[in-house]
Amino acid sequence: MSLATTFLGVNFANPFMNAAGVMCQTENELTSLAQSSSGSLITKSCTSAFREGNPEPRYSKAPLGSINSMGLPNLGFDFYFNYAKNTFPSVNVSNKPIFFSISGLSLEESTSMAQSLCPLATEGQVILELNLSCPNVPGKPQIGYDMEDMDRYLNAVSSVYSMPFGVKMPPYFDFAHFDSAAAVLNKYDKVAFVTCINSVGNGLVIDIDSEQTLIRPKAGFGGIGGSYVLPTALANVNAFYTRCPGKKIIGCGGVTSGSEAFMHILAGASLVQIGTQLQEEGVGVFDRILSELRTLMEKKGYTTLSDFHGKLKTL
Ligand SMILES: C=Cc1c(C(=O)O)[nH]c(=O)[nH]c1=O
Repeated sequence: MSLATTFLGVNFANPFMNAAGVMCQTENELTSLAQSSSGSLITKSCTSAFREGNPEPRYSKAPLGSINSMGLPNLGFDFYFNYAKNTFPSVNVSNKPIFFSISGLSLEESTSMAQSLCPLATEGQVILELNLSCPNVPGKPQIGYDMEDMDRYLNAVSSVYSMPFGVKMPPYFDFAHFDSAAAVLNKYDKVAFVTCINSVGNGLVIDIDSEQTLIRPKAGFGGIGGSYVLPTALANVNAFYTRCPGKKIIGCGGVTSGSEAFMHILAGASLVQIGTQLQEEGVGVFDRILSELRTLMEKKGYTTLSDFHGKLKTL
């Protein structure tokens, strides 16, 4: 039995990693992930400069998951670049790969960061995940919901970034949108993977006792994660798996146990990101879900991920 996999020509001990934004903002958090049982990790989406983010409380656990309106708080591009280049190699005891997430507030900012990151990628030290789906920066719509904007971003980044990279997508809810988003992604051979999904934007969770919202920013509106989003995450994984045959899919959304991880892989995910459950349980979640997935595979007679990857059956 092996959970090892190869992704973009890189070896992974297992398919699990954190979702960008979860437990990956500071050096301590990143090193805790580096030394966890995850197969890889990803940095908090960054902007060129340090960002404070939205006022607290901006994250809350909810009955079936979580809500967040963090507002893209991060330590700035240079911090994560230096961490990936200098610090990470010294703490990366299991030689796991690291992904680097960027989320500029403009096309120019994202393009500039991608250009600056490129040398680290050509040295094989990072894999870029371009975030086109942050739902929580006031006044900034999710780029992934504007197909022409997304095309412009991918064209600009592809023109300065010489390595394969991936895109963090918002959830879509309509076949016409799956088709149009996939058509844009398929224009770019350098887009080697698609991560589905980011949080389901602008949900509202209410506390019935206090009759209040759970978070402060945006009158309580925030990105929804956790079990609430599993069916939508699986649908987006499978929709882009079938529409982008030349690209890999990373699944994200609603993974709380080995069962949901199995579903994501069956739907077409090559790697699986864990967000809300990691936030709530800590890095021990990787040990638990690895064990649960092994048990499930054993019960079904599978010995490798490729035995069931992408093999979802329809009726
Ligand atoms: C990068 C900002 C994001 C944020 C955030 O920093 O508010 N929250 C999410 O659920 N997804 C994001 O992509």
